[in-house]
Amino acid sequence: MILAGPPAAQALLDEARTRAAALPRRPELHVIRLGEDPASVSYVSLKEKKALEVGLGSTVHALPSATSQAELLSLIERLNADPAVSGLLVQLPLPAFIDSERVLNAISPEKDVDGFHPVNVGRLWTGAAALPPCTPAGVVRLLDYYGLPVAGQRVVIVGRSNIVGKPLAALLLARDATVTIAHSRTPDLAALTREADMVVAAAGRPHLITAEMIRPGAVVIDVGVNRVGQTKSGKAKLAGDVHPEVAEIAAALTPVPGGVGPMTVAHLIMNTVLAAERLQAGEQPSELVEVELLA
Ligand SMILES: Nc1nc(=O)c2c([nH]1)NC[C@@H]1CN(c3ccc(C(=O)N[C@@H](CCC(=O)O)C(=O)O)cc3)C=[N+]21
Repeated sequence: MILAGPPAAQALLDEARTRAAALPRRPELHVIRLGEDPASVSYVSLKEKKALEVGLGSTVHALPSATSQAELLSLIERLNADPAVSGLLVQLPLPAFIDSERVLNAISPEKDVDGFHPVNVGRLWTGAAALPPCTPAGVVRLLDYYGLPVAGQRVVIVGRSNIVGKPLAALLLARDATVTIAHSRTPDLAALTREADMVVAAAGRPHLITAEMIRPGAVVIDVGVNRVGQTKSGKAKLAGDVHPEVAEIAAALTPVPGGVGPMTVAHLIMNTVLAAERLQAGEQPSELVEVELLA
């Protein structure tokens, strides 16, 4: 089975649209982008397009790559304080002369729709209401959409990043999976992944996961978006972390592109609605506010 992202992403976007429409004021997403890196430009315009599609407001602050850290921090402070702003993110990567950690820590945790702020990371691991990071939360939504069980599954996540591997482990643990985080220094990775009911590839290495690493009938989720050259029309050519031959042996596999990527963007939109619901809670009957780990 091929786990196509777009229909699952559309279901999430439809839910975001309905919940946004029930709010007193339109949720507003603000994205700060520095410079003109083509990948960043294209991701940010995708985010804006999806926000507008479901009736959210969208503002992109496209700043010159030479913007100083002080200017960036003062813009963040202004947007933190602006009650009209529901969700705020700074597109990564930032230029090397900027301290990314300092910038991410400056975003109000209540508006941190990327879920990268240490307060949201802590909330995620303790099981409190959080804005979860979009890719991991999108993966869980994709599994739910296709009716694939999580509870009781032995899951091996290959990759220990702060934006995918580690937070996905927290979400799957909360859903009663037994989770192992493997990485580039794991000895005999293949022996470990062959034991798994589900393998999540999030290492950022093209075609790292091959067929002999997968137990027949396992579920394989490919989070890799590796840019490997260009198509004839000049578009970036993408390769996942999973070798295409895995489709022959797995029970289910996400394609790249068209798998996890669209779920990431859809969950960013959902997080913007979640943030707006909480920020506008004072203006609404309290039963509208849902304090759950995942929507
Ligand atoms: N502050 C911040 N937040 C992010 O969430 C963030 C970021 N910085 N920096 C870059 C990464 C990467 N990322 C992706 C989003 C969508 C797709 C996506 O939709 N991919 C499509 C293909 C898109 C294409 O063709 O390029 C797909 O897989 O089908 C992929 C990757 C978000 N990121």
